[in-house]
Amino acid sequence: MSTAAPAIEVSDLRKSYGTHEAVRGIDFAVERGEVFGLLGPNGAGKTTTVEILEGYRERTGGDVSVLGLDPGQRSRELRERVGIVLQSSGMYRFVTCREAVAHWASMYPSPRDVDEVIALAGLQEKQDSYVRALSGGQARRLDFALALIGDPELIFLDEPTTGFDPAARRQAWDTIRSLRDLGKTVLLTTHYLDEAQALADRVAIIKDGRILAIGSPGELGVGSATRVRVSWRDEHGAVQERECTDPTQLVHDLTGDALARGESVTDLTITRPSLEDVYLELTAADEPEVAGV
Ligand SMILES: Nc1ncnc2c1ncn2[C@@H]1O[C@H](COP(=O)(O)OP(=O)(O)OP(=O)(O)O)[C@@H](O)[C@H]1O
Repeated sequence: MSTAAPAIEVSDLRKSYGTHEAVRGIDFAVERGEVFGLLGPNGAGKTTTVEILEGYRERTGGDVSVLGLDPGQRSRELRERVGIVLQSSGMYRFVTCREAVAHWASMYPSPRDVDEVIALAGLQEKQDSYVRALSGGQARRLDFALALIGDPELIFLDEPTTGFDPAARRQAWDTIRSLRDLGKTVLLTTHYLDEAQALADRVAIIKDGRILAIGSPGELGVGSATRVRVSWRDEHGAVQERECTDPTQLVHDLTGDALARGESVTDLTITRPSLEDVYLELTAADEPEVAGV
C-alpha cells in the first residue's frame, strides 16, 4: 500500500447542465502509480468527470483534488505535471514527427528525452516523416508522444485506442503498461472491456452519473450481485452448466455422486463472471444494486 496521498481524489462530485444532472455525487480515489479505468455506457458522465479533473469544465458541487491541487484553478504547475492526449499534432502539419516532439519538449521545464518518448509511442519508423503524411492511428500516437514529453506524473487517456487497428491497439497497450512501469498514474476511459481488463488495476463502472461498482477487474465479479458458472460433463458425456452464487454445495454433490459411482467428474470448471458479464449485468438493470469490493 502506498502511503503517499492519492493522485486523484473525488468526493461527492456533481455536474449539472441546465436541469440535467450528468454527474450525481460520485466518490473515488486513484492511488499514485495506479492505472484506473472509468467504464460506462454512452452519456454515463465519463467525459464530464475527466474534463473536470483536467480543468476543462467547472463542477457544480463536490471536491476534487488532482496531485494535491484543485484543477478548477487551472494552475500552470498542474498543467506541467499532467499529460493530456489532445489532438495537438494537428498544429504541426509541416514539420517531422521528431521536430514536433522536440518543439513541444522545449515548452517544459524538465522534459523527457525525445528519442525515448518517440520509442515509447512506437514512432521510431515515422520519426522523420512529415506529420501531414501520418495515418489517423499514427497521428494519435504522436498526440500520445506530445502528452508524455513533459514527463507528467499523471496521464489522462480518453478512449486511447478508438480507431486503432488490432496491432496498433496491442502496441498502445504495451505503451500504457510501460507508463505504469515508469511509476506513472493513468486515468483511462474506454468502451473496450478487454482493454480495461488487460490494463486497469481498478475500474469504476459509471451509469447515469453514479458509480455502480468499483474494484479490480478480477474482483468485481466476486460481489453478491454476480454469479459463478459451474460446468461439467455428466455420466452420459453431456456438458451441463449451472449458475449460482455459491458453488460449494453443487460441487460437493457432483463429486460425491461421481465418487459413489467410482468415477470422477470430468471437465469440471468454475468460472467467475468476466468484467464484461459484470458490466452488462450492472448497466442493463434500471435500478441496479450498488456493488463494491
Ligand atoms: N456541454 C454539455 N451541455 C449539455 N449537456 C451535456 C454537455 N456535455 C455532456 N452533456 C450531457 O451529460 C451527460 C453525460 O455526458 P458525457 O459526455 O460526460 O458522457 P460519457 O460517459 O463521456 O459518454 P460517451 O461514452 O458517449 O462519450 C449526457 O447526457 C450528455 O448529453
